[in-house]
Amino acid sequence: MRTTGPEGPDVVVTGITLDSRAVLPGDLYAALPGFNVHGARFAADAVAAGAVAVLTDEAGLDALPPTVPVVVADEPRRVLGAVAAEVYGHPSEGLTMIGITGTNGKTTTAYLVESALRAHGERTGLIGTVETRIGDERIESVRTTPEATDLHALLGLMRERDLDACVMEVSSHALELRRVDGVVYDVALFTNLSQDHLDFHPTMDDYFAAKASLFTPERSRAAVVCVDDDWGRRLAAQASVPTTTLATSQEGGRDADWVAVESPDAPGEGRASAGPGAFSLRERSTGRVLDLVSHLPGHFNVANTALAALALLKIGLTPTEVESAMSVAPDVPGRMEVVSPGGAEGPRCVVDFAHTPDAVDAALAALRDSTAGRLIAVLGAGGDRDRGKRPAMGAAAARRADVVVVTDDNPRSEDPVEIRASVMAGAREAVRDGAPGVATEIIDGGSRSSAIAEAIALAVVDTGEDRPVDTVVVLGKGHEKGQEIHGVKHPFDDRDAVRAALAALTSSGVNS
Ligand SMILES: CC(=O)N[C@H]1[C@@H](OP(=O)(O)OP(=O)(O)OC[C@H]2O[C@@H](n3ccc(=O)[nH]c3=O)[C@H](O)[C@@H]2O)O[C@H](CO)[C@@H](O)[C@@H]1O[C@H](C)C(=O)N[C@@H](C)C(=O)N[C@H](CCC(=O)O)C(=O)O
Ligand SMILES: Nc1ncnc2c1ncn2[C@@H]1O[C@H](COP(=O)(O)OP(=O)(O)OP(=O)(O)O)[C@@H](O)[C@H]1O
Ligand SMILES: N[C@H](CCC[C@H](N)C(=O)O)C(=O)O
Ligand SMILES: [Mg+2]
Repeated sequence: MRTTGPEGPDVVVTGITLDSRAVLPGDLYAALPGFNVHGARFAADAVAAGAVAVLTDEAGLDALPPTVPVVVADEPRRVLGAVAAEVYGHPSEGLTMIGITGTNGKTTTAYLVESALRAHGERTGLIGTVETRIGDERIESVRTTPEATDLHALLGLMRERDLDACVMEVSSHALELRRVDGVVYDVALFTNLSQDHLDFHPTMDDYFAAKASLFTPERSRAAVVCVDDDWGRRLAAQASVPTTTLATSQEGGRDADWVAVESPDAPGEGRASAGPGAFSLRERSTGRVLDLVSHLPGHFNVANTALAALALLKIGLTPTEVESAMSVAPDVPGRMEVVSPGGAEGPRCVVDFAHTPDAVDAALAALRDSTAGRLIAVLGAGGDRDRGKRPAMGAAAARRADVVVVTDDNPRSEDPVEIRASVMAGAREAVRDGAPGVATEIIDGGSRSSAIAEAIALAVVDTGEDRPVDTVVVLGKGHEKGQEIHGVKHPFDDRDAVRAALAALTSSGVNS
């Protein structure tokens, strides 16, 4: 690293950003080499907006205005976290930091930990896919894990407002792009790993390596790893920080430090899927047991809840405090959210954020056993993201649901018809190859609102007063408030679309 630029007195840097459009007077502008463009191209704009210094690499130097001091680094992203932490006074050191990674379950587990910490009387912050919360202030999120510049600024605000702890999701993009540099988590959690993001990580091994980097002394002091899948077992074997393992299945449970066991009087997945359920979390070496409740449906939420409980133990709560703090039901937007409970007036309608093959499987398995009638799934897949997961998501849906209505998710810059075709191809192949019970009806539902309306109409038509109630589950967008089509974000909320479809049917008298 070296500095260059005009001679003169030292400048005082009061903030830092990597986006010229967000520069405030006194900021250092980090002009990063991007995947699309070099940030140095915007350095003049940044300086015009009040940036007092620039951080860049050798390649960026030529495009810089000659008026401000420049710090040159071979790979600016490698130093950005440390610089941002310094600019904002190392705020993470004054907070209990809990970081959560894994393919599915980060958001859910983050809400579970945060809700329990609040119930325990702590002042908390939360950073993740849905929102950033600083105490009671809520800011809608742009991405799951902010860039280091924004992250340290947010943590600075949390310190200023005297919060005790910050619970945050740490995406694989964030680890690969060094967005969480400058933070050492008091405890890092691993939920699971399955296919996603292979547009960004070349292979599953690379994806795993990005996640695994959280479990090193550079990034965390202690870890809790769910070892239900092979990746978790591999991670536990290689993690270089003190690691506690958790299993919720027989297979993983043999050697795990803690095992979550659902109540024997409840019929397995069916019990979990029906709603809140008690389970016990048992430490193998001592036999001590925590009695907990999973407030959210699905066997996978037992794993999320157990992971949250172990995080709380790790940061010093007693078992009794953990049991009490976790007895309060959290509010997790768009994850297995029941929009309409179902009954004589229509189907049960659920909105969930499953957008990977594994999550589609887990969510539908959870709803399967608690559905007396048919399980009707509405799903699509996002554009400009991992293409390989699209047919696999279709196949996962066809294996669990009775009817699959394929629709658009966020097509982004891609052709929605092609994305739907890919999801449908996977679903149809699963039907062709499948065992009895694999969905026989695969429908191209077209646009999202018409697909949701069609699924609900299908269910209502089949649900007479003496017929078992169907479940319609709308997957993939959960809490999202917009749908991105050809680069334009249109207001859209699955929960509103479900309510509108139900209301339209009621007013047209179809279901009376
Ligand atoms: C793959 C990825 O993560 N890319 C991130 C990366 O973009 P990039 O390198 O392509 O940026 P670029 O467009 O080439 O621009 C280069 C630089 O010029 C700057 N710039 C650009 C234009 C301008 O007018 N002024 C300006 O200063 C940009 O801020 C950037 O620093 O740096 C950008 C600046 O911070 C990020 O916005 C961008 O995230 C993109 C938008 C994104 O969609 N990321 C997703 C995939 C993501 O991060 N997802 C994860 C995981 C989600 C999950 O599973 O939960 C997440 O944590 O959200
Ligand atoms: N432990 C789990 N195992 C498998 N599937 C899960 C698990 N937890 C949640 N899911 C499923 O994955 C979906 C996404 O969950 P959640 O939002 O908590 O994960 P995430 O890791 O934050 O995802 P993202 O990276 O997209 O933000 C849920 O809606 C549910 O269908
Ligand atoms: N954080 C995830 C969100 C995906 C949500 C889904 N609705 C989609 O657009 O693919 C991602 O960026 O891959
Ligand atoms: Mg998330």
